[in-house]
Amino acid sequence: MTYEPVIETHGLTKHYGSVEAVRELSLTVERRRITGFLGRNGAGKSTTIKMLLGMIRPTAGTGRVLGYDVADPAQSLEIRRRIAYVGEDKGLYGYMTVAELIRFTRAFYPDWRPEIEARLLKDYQLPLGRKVKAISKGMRTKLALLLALARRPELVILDEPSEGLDPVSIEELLQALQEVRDAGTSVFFSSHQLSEVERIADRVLMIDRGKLVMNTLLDDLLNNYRNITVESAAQGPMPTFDLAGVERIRVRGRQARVLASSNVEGIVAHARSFDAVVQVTPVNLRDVFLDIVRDVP
Ligand SMILES: Nc1ncnc2c1ncn2[C@@H]1O[C@H](COP(=O)(O)OP(=O)(O)OP(=O)(O)O)[C@@H](O)[C@H]1O
Repeated sequence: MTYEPVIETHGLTKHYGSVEAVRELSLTVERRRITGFLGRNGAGKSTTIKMLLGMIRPTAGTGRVLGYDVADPAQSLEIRRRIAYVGEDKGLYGYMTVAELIRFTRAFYPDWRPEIEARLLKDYQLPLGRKVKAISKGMRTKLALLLALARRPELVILDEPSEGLDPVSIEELLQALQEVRDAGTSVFFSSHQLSEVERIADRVLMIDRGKLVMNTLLDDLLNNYRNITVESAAQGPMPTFDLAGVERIRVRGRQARVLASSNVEGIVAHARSFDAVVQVTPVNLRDVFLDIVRDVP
């Protein structure tokens, strides 16, 4: 199976006046995988997605989605035609009923998957006869998801898709995303919910204050990342950790906490050569996220 990228950016940057919303973002999103785009409120997730869709122009850098240039108006039109997008503004035709809107949308897409439509209609219990403008926010999100997933897009981009959904609906959403991935759709979704990213993502991209701070396969993170706590000997110097595999160090007094992505044995051996007491513990996505984005020394 090939994993050539469906999204590729190099140095993608967006300034709003003096606000650096996205800073030199270079990333790839692989085909047929679920990529979670994680970051705190205001980290730059929506701005990145809007640039990928050609809704706003980058200040600098380049981006390609399905091979099309995001900064070229004609090509970005092709991006929007070929991918499915579920964003903050659901952009639905409010004057139609739910059933009319599904029928209307279905007509545009020869690859429409009636089985997904039927499944999600049943799961989401959408009120077919109600006008779209009269249904709840959560229902509108579900309807937008149904319309996006049933048309079998090559790539679906979702900006915080679980926003406004109840826990049961979130569960159904996560299952639906896994199903479309298994059927060949590439999924790129932003979220600040660690648990949902941890549940379904193959790869995790983490953005903080506009910068990409982590890009790893989730399995790789769980299997290879470790927290290494180093308690330096009372008389001895605190070791320095200019070593391969060190992602982050926090030093407090005589204790250092090292987040390592690889080379754990090398880092431990280095710390022990300073007579330090060393403890190695596994990490989960929450630990890493908090470690990377929290403003503590
Ligand atoms: N149109 C705009 N004009 C000025 N500043 C903006 C604009 N849009 C976003 N920003 C700023 O850019 C930064 C990134 O915002 P963005 O909406 O991309 O973050 P986000 O990660 O999607 O956040 P959230 O999870 O809260 O939706 C924030 O500081 C935000 O205030």
